[in-house]
Amino acid sequence: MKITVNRLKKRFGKTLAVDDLSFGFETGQVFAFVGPNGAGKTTTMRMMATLDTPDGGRIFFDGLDIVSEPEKARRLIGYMPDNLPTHRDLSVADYLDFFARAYGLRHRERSLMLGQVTEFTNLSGLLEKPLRGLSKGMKQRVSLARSLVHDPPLLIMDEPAAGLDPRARVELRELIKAMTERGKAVFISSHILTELAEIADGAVIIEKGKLLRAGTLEQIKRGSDAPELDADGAELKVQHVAIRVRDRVEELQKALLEMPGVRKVKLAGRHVEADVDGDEDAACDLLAELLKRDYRVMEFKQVEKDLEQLFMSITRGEVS
Ligand SMILES: Nc1ncnc2c1ncn2[C@@H]1O[C@H](COP(=O)(O)OP(=O)(O)OP(=O)(O)O)[C@@H](O)[C@H]1O
Repeated sequence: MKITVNRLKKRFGKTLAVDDLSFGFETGQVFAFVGPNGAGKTTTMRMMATLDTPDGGRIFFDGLDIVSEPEKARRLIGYMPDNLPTHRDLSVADYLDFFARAYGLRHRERSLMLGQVTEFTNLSGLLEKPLRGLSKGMKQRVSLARSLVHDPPLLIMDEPAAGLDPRARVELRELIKAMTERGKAVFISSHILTELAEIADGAVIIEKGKLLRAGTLEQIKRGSDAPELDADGAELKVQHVAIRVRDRVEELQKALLEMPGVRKVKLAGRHVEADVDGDEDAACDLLAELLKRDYRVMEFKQVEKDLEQLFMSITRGEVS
């Protein structure tokens, strides 16, 4: 299934919360939805989940216009809001059963689905617990289970990692991976971008309701690194490398700065990073030169911009 958002708009009084937003992705993909606070992420997700009506634009799941046919669309959407279940005295089992009934699942089908979903979200041992007795991470899993009971092809998750401890975050990441392996599309908003970079196939980056970038990570990276051209107008190739030496770090930085074709030398943690003009052979030649000069090299690697760095430079307006 293809999810297509086309020129979406939403206004609250004078605030244009979502301003002409267009992007797309499909089942089998995880797309990260990133932007600073108040950028319009929740508003967009609520419209994609048919909980709010757009003031303009359209949203399609394949050929289905979800604004004009919200009932049909709801079968295809699992929505995990940013707040957690609060029905204090309900047990996990009753809570999930309630939603499975609401989706019209009957008897055997319902118990089969609930069994699968609770096993997938690792809740089988918690079914009799009341919701009020659960930790944040457990509630998060209940919320995920709830959004999966009708087996939707699209899962929309609003800041699911917020407030989770590192272990629960790793578990969440595993669950998201498992969902795409089962052929679902996952659209997930977060501020914790570094973690998403590992599992995301693509991203939609917005600010003040407007689209800054959308596409696969490759497309976004390519789009932000406008190629430099040489004197003949040919594209100049550049390798980004990180080097860790056992000693003589300062000396290395100076030496790099003096080498032709080596630029943007900087210390980043324990690594010296630099841009080397040329193709991968140029990076190999640099390593050979360092060894010739008796640097004790512990690590020499190509680095790629990750989503976090990219997001920071795009939202800071460094990349137009
Ligand atoms: N129901 C509402 N009534 C009035 N203004 C609203 C409403 N919902 C959102 N807004 C405004 O719309 C803008 C976008 O808000 P939204 O919650 O979509 O952002 P967000 O990207 O999800 O932010 P956060 O990361 O802080 O959750 C904000 O300026 C917000 O104040």
